[in-house]
Amino acid sequence: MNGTNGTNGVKAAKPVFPAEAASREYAASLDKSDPLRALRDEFIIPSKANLASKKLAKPGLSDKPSIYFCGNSLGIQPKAVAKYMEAQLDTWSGIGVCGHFTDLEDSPLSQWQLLSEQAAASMCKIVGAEPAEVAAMGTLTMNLHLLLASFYKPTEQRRKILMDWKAFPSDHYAIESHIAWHDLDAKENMVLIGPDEGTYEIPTEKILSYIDKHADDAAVLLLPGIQYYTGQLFDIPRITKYAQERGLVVGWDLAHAYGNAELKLHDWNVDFAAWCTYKYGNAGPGAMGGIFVHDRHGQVDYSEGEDSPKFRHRLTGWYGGDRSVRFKMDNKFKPIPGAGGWVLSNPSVIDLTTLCAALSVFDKTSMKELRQKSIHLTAYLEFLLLKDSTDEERLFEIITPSDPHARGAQLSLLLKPGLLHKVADRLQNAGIICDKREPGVVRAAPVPLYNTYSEVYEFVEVFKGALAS
Ligand SMILES: Cc1ncc(COP(=O)(O)O)c(C=O)c1O
Ligand SMILES: Nc1ccccc1C(=O)C[C@H](N)C(=O)O
Repeated sequence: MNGTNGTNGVKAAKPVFPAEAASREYAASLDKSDPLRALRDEFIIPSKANLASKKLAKPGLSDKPSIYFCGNSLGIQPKAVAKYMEAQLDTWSGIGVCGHFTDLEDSPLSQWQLLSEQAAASMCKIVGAEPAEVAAMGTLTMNLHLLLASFYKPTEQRRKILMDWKAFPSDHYAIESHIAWHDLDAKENMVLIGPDEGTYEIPTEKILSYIDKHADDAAVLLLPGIQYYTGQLFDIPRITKYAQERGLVVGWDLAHAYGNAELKLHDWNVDFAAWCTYKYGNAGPGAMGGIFVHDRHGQVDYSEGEDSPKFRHRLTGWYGGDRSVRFKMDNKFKPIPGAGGWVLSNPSVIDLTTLCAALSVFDKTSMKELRQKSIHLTAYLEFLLLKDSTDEERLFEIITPSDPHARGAQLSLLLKPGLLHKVADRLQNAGIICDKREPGVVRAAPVPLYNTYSEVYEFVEVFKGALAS
């Protein structure tokens, strides 16, 4: 089940902190007893000096690290990236084209032909899928288009796409243009599901009521696992099941959920999903994305003969073709069974290298452990933000759900009008990196892989100081 401790389906209780938790010493004690604290050393934390210098430089050992709470936009660089890149550059310079089919004994990377499988083998653990249900490929928006090409098949009766009211613009454009691609009216066929007036959280019941309302005319439900602006984590299994029972195909954009929330895409029977890997996944700006296609959609049926495979329609390219026949050059497409059958091109090995490096850090832990820390870390942030003041007194509102099972790492702080720039400047001057969204939202995302309780404490001190000044 979504939002559970992942073992027996029971939701863990929301962490509660004693009054004395609001001190630097207490934060430091939480860091000391954090079982995942060693993982921070897997990353290069941008330093305050580098941020100020505007020159190319590596953070020095004595530099003061910044407080990086922006992993919901771009994750920081794992140290493994340099090592993996060096190995890849040496492979390319050392053996050229032979890198396609040669496994080098001392490289952490497989031959290029198998590198996307290496990435998928780690990525599938993050999203809760079978290895074959996941493919490393392309980028998020591109992948959404490719998946919609397979899964959005409007008919006379069912042609609408249900989506969220404040979808990330790229998702909005993708859906809008996809509907238009079928010569359908986009406005008429995009059904936007939003929160009630004056609120930010979309109740699951409300989503279900939209599904009921459009049970006869909707083809697809495509929602974000975590909404980028409010940070709301949706009840993926419940919504998926409910919509599928009413005949909809269900896809999820997991940009903000990948590497952040615990996911079980296979067990939840999700039809398809796509994500980027540069946020909580730390694979680098614009890094290669990932797709999930449920096992039941990725099968290839050879019952009518080897030369007449039957498979779900998709837009095809040669790297979606099975490796056993890929180089036969006979123009008879036989898809790789599973998500790999949606791949188009020879993938960028450099992109796959940073992705595999980033995944090597995830391989040292598990989403269950990360999520356990994340729930606690974000609850600590919330506790410090809210203590000592009432809703009326505060100059900000947390618009992210307070239920830890309905959010990931991020808290979105909506400031009273006119405060955003002052607060953003103060945070920046203090070497705190987090994201601002007009008209007045600061998004702070303490990431369990590399952020600390002490950083959360420091952030709240500066944030409250900025509001008080
Ligand atoms: C929900 C969501 N969709 C789409 C995108 C854009 O993805 P890309 O530029 O990788 O296609 C982002 C982030 O940039 C996002 O958060
Ligand atoms: N790709 C980017 C390029 C530049 C600036 C931000 C992004 C983001 O990814 C934003 C992210 N989707 C977000 O929710 O903040």
